[in-house]
Amino acid sequence: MFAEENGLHGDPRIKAISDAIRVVPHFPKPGIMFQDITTLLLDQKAFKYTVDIFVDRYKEKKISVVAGVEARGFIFGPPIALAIGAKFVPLRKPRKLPGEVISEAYVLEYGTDCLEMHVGAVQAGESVLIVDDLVATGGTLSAAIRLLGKELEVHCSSSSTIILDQINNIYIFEHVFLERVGADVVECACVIGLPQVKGNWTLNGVPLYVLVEPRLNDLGHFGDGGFV
Ligand SMILES: O=P(O)(O)OC[C@H]1O[C@H](OP(=O)(O)OP(=O)(O)O)[C@H](O)[C@@H]1O
Ligand SMILES: Nc1ncnc2[nH]cnc12
Repeated sequence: MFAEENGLHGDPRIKAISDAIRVVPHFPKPGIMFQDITTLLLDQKAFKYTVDIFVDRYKEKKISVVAGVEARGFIFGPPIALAIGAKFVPLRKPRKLPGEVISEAYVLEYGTDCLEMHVGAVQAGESVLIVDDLVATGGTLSAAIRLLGKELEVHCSSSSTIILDQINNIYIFEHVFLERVGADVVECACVIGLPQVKGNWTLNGVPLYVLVEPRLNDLGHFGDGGFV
């Protein structure tokens, strides 16, 4: 949900945050109204308000992991993690992490991308908050949730789990993680969210908390192409 609809209605910090985000039309391609948070980072008050709102929301929730999505989740995630007493775990684009990784692919407007995290960085059962700057289609956050969350079990009996792979091989396991961490993903937190995410405030069953809507251009709309 939007912060304004959840206890922060009329809070001047929300307007300050929104005002500090710069809109760059037609970046990185024609029709995209790019929401540039680098100007928010230049505004010490607005940056602090952003972190403070998230910290107030999550400090009593017993969250032990803040997972930040590359690249801009690396900016907002660490100060939140430090303030709420959680560890910070980077979810990186492919081939950036030096250790053993687990991966999750996701679909972009054109082609696919992938998020990776180090094996062992998060344990099954830990409570995780996922942080990014912006949610557009939700594809990136959904991949992060799949990576960290609990596995999808195809069929369970009392003592085992049966998995069918894509070519119908059958595997029977006592415990299955399917390269999923098995953590409890408590919420996804984003600074900016599309208006159309209103009314659909969960991704893969995980609640989504957003501070501000995207800023409009001078003509009062999001541009022809909207968002990437
Ligand atoms: O909701 P979605 O449609 O998945 O889009 C949101 C994602 O897009 C942006 O990252 P981008 O993919 O541009 O990567 P970058 O931050 O590494 O440039 C943004 O920071 C989110 O991570
Ligand atoms: N319009 C936008 N501005 C900034 N980052 C984005 N990621 C996806 N769409 C975006």
